[in-house]
Amino acid sequence: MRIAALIVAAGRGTRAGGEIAKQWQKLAGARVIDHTLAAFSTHPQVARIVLVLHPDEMHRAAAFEAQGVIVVPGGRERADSVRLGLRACGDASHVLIHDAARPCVSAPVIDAVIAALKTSPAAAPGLPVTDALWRGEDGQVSGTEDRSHLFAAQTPQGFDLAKISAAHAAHDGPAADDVAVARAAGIPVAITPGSADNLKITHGADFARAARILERQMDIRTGNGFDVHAFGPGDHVTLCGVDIAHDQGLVGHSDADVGLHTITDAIYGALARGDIGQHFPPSDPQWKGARSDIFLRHAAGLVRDLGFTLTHVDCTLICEQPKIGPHAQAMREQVAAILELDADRVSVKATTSERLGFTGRGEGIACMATATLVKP
Ligand SMILES: Nc1ccn([C@@H]2O[C@H](COP(=O)(O)OP(=O)(O)OP(=O)(O)O)[C@@H](O)[C@H]2O)c(=O)n1
Ligand SMILES: C[C@](O)(CO)[C@H](O)COP(=O)(O)O
Repeated sequence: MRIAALIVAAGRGTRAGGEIAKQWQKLAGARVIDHTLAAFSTHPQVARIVLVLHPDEMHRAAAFEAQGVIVVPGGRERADSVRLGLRACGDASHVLIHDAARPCVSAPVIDAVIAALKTSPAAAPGLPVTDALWRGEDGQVSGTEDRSHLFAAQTPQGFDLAKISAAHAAHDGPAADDVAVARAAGIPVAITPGSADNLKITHGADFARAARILERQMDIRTGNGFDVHAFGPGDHVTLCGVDIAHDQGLVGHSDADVGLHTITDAIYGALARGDIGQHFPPSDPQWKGARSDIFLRHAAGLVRDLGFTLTHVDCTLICEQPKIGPHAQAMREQVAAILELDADRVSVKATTSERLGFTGRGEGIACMATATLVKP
C-alpha cells in the first residue's frame, strides 16, 4: 500500500470569521494548517502529501513545497478541490482525504482508516450519534428520530485512489463528502472509529476547544543549561554571539562564548540528547577557536529533526563585568537569528552575584539558560 494524504485547505472559512481564513489562524502555538499537516507528515505510513490551497493563497505554496509537500490550487466547492488534488497523488495506491480544518486528528484515527483499507476499497471515521434526535417545526418538537444507525462523518476518508478518482470524475452535482461520492459510484465504505477530539473547526468558538485538545496532546519540554568560563588574557569577550571589548578574555577551547554554550546545553537537555561536550569534545582539535554558533545551530537542527519546535529561550549571564545591559538587545537578536526564532521568544538578561563567589571576585562568567520545546 502506498498512501497519499490529500489535505483540502482551499475554503474561505466564512462561518469561523476572523481576518484570515480559519486554516491560517493561530492555534496552540502554530497555524491550524501546520497542526493538520504535522499529523500526516509524522505518520510513518504516509508517503506523499498533497495540499490544496485557494488560488489566491498560492503565494504561500513555496514554504510547504520546501518541506516536500505538493501544492495545487483548489476549486469553487470542496468536491472541486478534492478532484484537483486527486490528480496530484501520483503513483499512490490509496488516498486519505482530510479537511485542513480538522487539526486535532490523532494517529489512532488515521491508523484505523488505513487498517480498514486493507480489506475495503473505502473507509472513513464515524462517531455514533449519542444525543437523542428530534424533528422540529415552528420551535416545537414534532417527533423523535431513530439514532441507532446514525454517525457523525469525519475525515480522513480513505480510498483506493483509482476508484475514488473515477468516482469523482463521474460525479455530477453536490456531495456532502467523499464518502457520498464513493457511494454514488457503488463503492462500499467501511466505518472506522472516529473521535470526539477530531472536531472540524467550523465556528469561532471551535478554536478554544481545539486548542485545549492540542495542548493536551502536545509533548512540551523544558531543558536547563549551566556553564562557566574563567577570565584570562585578552581584549574582548564573546557573549551570546556578540563581541564586547573588555580588559580580559574568556578561556576556552572554542571562542568560550559561555552564553551560547549554555543555551546549546539547555536545548540538548530538553531533547535528552546529552550535552555539548559529547557532541563537540574539547579534545577534538577541529573545535579549537571555533565560533560557538556552530554548536547552537547543531542543537537547533536536532530540534527540527526530532519533530520539535523551539518556542522560547531564557538566558541569564552572571558577572560583575562587563556590563551586559547595553548589549542585551544585540545578543537577543543574534541568538534569535541563529535559532531562526522571533526575537520576542528570546530573553537575555544578567545579574551580578553581589561580589560573592568566583563571579563576584571577577574570576569568570557563569550562565544559566532554559529552553522550551513543543512537539504537536
Ligand atoms: N472550495 C473549497 C471549500 C472547502 N475546502 C476545504 O474543505 C474543508 C471543510 O470545509 P468547511 O469546513 O466547510 O470549510 P470552509 O468552506 O472554508 O468553511 P465555510 O463554509 O465556513 O466558508 C476545509 O478544510 C476547507 O478548507 C476546500 O478545500 N475547497
Ligand atoms: C467532509 C466533512 O468534514 C465530513 O464531516 C464535512 O462534510 C465538510 O464540511 P462542511 O461543513 O460540510 O462543508
